[in-house]
Amino acid sequence: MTGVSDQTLSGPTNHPGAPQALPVLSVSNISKTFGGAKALQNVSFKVMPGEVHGLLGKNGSGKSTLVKILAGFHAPDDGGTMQFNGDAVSLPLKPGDYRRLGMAFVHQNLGLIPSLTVLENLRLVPLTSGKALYIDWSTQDRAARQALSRFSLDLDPNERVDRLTPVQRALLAIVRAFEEIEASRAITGRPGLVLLDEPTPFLPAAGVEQLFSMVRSITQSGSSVIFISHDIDEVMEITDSITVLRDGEMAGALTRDEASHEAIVKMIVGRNLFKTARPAGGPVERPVFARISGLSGKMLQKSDLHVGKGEILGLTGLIGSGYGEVPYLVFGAHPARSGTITVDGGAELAQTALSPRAAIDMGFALLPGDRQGASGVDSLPIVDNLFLPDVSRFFKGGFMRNRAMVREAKSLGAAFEVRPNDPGLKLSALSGGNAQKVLIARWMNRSPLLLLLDEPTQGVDVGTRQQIFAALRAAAAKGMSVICASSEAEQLAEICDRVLVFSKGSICTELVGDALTKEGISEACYATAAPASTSPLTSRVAP
Ligand SMILES: Nc1ncnc2c1ncn2[C@@H]1O[C@H](COP(=O)(O)OP(=O)(O)OP(=O)(O)O)[C@@H](O)[C@H]1O
Repeated sequence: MTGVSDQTLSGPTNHPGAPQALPVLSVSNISKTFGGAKALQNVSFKVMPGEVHGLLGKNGSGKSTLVKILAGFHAPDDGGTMQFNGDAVSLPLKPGDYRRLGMAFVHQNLGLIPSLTVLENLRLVPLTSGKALYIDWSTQDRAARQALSRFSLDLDPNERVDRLTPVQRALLAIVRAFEEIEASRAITGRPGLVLLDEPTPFLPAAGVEQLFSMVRSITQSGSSVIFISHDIDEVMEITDSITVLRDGEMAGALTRDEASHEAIVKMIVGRNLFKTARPAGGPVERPVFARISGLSGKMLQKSDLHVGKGEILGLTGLIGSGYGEVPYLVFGAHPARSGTITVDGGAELAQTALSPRAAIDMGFALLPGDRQGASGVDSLPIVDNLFLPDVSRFFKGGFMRNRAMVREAKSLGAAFEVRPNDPGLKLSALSGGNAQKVLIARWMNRSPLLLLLDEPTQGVDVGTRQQIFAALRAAAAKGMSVICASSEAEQLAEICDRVLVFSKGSICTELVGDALTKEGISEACYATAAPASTSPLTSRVAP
């Protein structure tokens, strides 16, 4: 065992003449088999003190499996070794061992208890593991306030977590993880490690900045962070070094200096990735498919918008600007306060009376952003998840044609590159990104007339994104209209014919043609143009 005195805590790299730093975490030859399938094969990497280490890879490449091994949730196959701050750790880890070592996790589902308060969630470990006969709430309250203010997080400790915004929840989960490793560091005097498993997909740009400043403050104290993300720009901004997995094996490692966008993508995908460019030039005039007037919801003020036949319309803005409500209001999944919709020149219908059933009958489909809560059923097989909305078409002569269902599921899985492509597997056995592919395939397969999307490629890797974009474009070319709400400017710039930018509940800018760039969209989101009250569109930016 090596003591803390050997360690350099000032930064991620060793300087000439400085004592050789010990890795905080070092794993060698970690493998994991599920049934007959190898999810991980001889994975080895090190995380140095004060380092942000990116763990990247396509959907299903084994990142979460590795995280779950480090959390003691999965036992690895025999043969792997692990050291933490130079000490050999015997595998498998027992549940809770990670805490003793000085590790903390923020999983994709955040692991907060919604019915408890900010304080109770933040102080959960000390509250449940302490030996005191009673809880001194004023001490706990002080500790919670200190933790929140350390990270400049303006939250009321007594607020229930289910009343927080998704951003506040994510930041709270991260503060809790940082507090846990700090508590352990106070005892051991050695650096800790926080593992962030895709914490950013639902964070707006300002939330990501806040998260990154939290990450920097933890690495400045000498502890380390493993950062898992599919966002290459974020990875390049925050990480000091990167390990890339491909199909469960080591695809390679990069230092910050070596990590260009192209080098990372090539290592993840295994080849150069060519984006299919949006047709250049000005806006294309299309017949209107759906005209929506005076639509309002919780945050959305009365707004008018339309989508053309075969058009991909993007909606974006800062968090709370109201754009994210639109797909749900149009589909009737959230109650509209006002509004009408006219489809294909037909009769005007009240949005306030539209139910999801009626919307489906009109040829609408909605892919919600909350993959775990509202989109798929984790406990059902992939085949059932694929055909839930239209299972009746497999019912013939009093029998369910299971074989036909599985056959179609298999070919859909192949088309959307679902891995593993086994329709009998439960949705929960798929990696996050592969589960999202199943849900996109479900709706695309029904050839809807209007596809409503909320953050469609959340958690989806760079290679698969291109496939989804190509599938959306192909369907749009055949006449499907798409409304896509997303906080990802790059994604919108790549697929949309037109983007509406929302501010304070109203549409403030419309971007078309060559003005539709990642930078143009981001700028428009941050522009403080005051929205007009009756005529919502205040500017149209075209080439
Ligand atoms: N409990 C399980 N049972 C069977 N197979 C599993 C289980 N958990 C994961 N797998 C499989 O292991 C492989 C790796 O999955 P993992 O979730 O680690 O991928 P990932 O890199 O985290 O992907 P994503 O970016 O989509 O989250 C996948 O093929 C997945 O289907």
